[in-house]
Amino acid sequence: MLYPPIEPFASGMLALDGLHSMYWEQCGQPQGYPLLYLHGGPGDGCVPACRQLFDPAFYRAVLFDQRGSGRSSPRGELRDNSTAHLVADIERLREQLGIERWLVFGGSWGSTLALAYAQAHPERVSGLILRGIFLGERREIDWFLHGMGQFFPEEWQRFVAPIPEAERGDLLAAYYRRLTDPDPAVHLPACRAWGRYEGACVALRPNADAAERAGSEYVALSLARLEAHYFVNRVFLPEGALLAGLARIRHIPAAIVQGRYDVVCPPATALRLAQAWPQAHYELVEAAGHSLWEPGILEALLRQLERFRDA
Ligand SMILES: CNCC(=O)c1nnc(C(C)(C)C)o1
Repeated sequence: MLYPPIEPFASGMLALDGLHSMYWEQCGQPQGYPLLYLHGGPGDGCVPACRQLFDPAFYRAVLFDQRGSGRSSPRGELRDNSTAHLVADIERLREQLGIERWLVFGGSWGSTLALAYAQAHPERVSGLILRGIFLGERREIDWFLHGMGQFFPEEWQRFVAPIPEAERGDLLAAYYRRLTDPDPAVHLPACRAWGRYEGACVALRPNADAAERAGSEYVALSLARLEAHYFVNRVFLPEGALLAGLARIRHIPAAIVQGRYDVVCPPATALRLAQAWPQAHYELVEAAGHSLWEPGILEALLRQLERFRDA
């Protein structure tokens, strides 16, 4: 069960550099157990419901919108936006809030960023709860552009429809040109088509709201532009870097929660991570897709949060 809706006890905007400012908030116990929530995408941003994952009597939950996402500004901004920037932003926020170490909770792209952050600053991470694993490797990006459409062919047809046949040999490049076009009449329809495609694929049970939200102008502007930007740049990591870096975090208590029917981030990736990291708890949720809000996924994540709370 989710905890009741809750308002932050503190929030603010943190100026990161001359261009980006980041929205952050804290919920629960000011002296509680520090926890960091990392949203997906990249570019998704946090929603208030994310706050309800964390026991407000125990956790000091810190949530923030990654640069270019959600309430951070400027939304959809690709300049000075890379994995290294986001890792540095997390450290900046940790220092600003006076937190020594924290439990890091991330799904999908949030799992990618959680692994990158933990491998860069293992001494700052007291635990990891990861969901819907995305390692940012070439095969996963190819899957996003072509594999997902095998399960949602009608959505994939809608996704490719705006792209002329002659450009369909490289869908990522074709979309990237349109997503980064300065004319809103060009980039906004491309953003919405990309967001809707992804949103339509996140749930095992039909979830029109997810497609609607991800395809909305507000979310899609940052989600589509940032995802395409990170995909074109191979998430700014060498191929295989996060698996190669496991030696730095093997000792950190960790849980991996994965949906069997996750069409966005298929379980093959989660299994590669789990087999390379046998110390981590691995839980495959049979009747679930990608979204953290799927019943089986949510239940498993809440159980892992209780496990860390009661440890
Ligand atoms: C590779 N990006 C996958 C990701 O982080 C993600 N999956 N679903 C989402 C939305 C909920 C924003 C559609 O984000």
